[in-house]
Amino acid sequence: MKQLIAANWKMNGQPDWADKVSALTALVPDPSCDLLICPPHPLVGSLAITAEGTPIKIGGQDCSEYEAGAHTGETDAALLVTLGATYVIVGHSERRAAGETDTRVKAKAERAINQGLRPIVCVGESLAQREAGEAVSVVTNQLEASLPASGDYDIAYEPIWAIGTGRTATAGDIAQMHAAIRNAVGSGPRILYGGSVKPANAVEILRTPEVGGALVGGASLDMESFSKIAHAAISER
Ligand SMILES: O=C[C@H](O)COP(=O)(O)O
Repeated sequence: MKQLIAANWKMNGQPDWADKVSALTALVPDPSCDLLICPPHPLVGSLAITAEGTPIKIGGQDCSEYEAGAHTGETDAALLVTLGATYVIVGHSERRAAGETDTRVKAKAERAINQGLRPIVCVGESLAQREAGEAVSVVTNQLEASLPASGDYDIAYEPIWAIGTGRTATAGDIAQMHAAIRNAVGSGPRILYGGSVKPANAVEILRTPEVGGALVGGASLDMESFSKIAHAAISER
């Protein structure tokens, strides 16, 4: 499969950021990877319209585990599909920190698949867990409880201590964890790495064994920078 280079804009963006889709298309007209932008949900529709006819896919940053109904503030996976999304991030550590459990992450991933979205299921350990030598067991336990029972999905390994900190896991740390994840889940899902991925470290990270792509936060807000990460991708893994 191609590597997946995914932008998580988090809570950043304005209506005119749809122009960034055109800018990215101009910078990466013929990507060797799958390219995805996950904007704040109010921008999903306009970005999807701008991305029509381009290789760029649009995704949500979360979805509800429920069907449409009385769930104030939640986003229905079916609505994301209607707006043109094809992927959705679930279980990001910034949502797990707000109390999202593995059980909910699994239910969200299954609802997403049921509605035709490809979920990216996020897992990762804290610094305290890594320093206690628990990183692999924490992540494999999260996988066991969060992954959907069936269907196509991707995984993003994001060590919490590397998110937005400028501190990146070493290639050795990444290789060890991605091998453990592959061993736990078998062949199939791509295993993305996330956590301070930027143009300067993208080549090394994307060539690390079992790395199926990158989930990029800060460096995805600027298309020059994000395009350089896309250019570092490998076409087949
Ligand atoms: O979803 C993206 C990750 O949280 C990584 O964010 P970052 O690239 O700003 O460290």
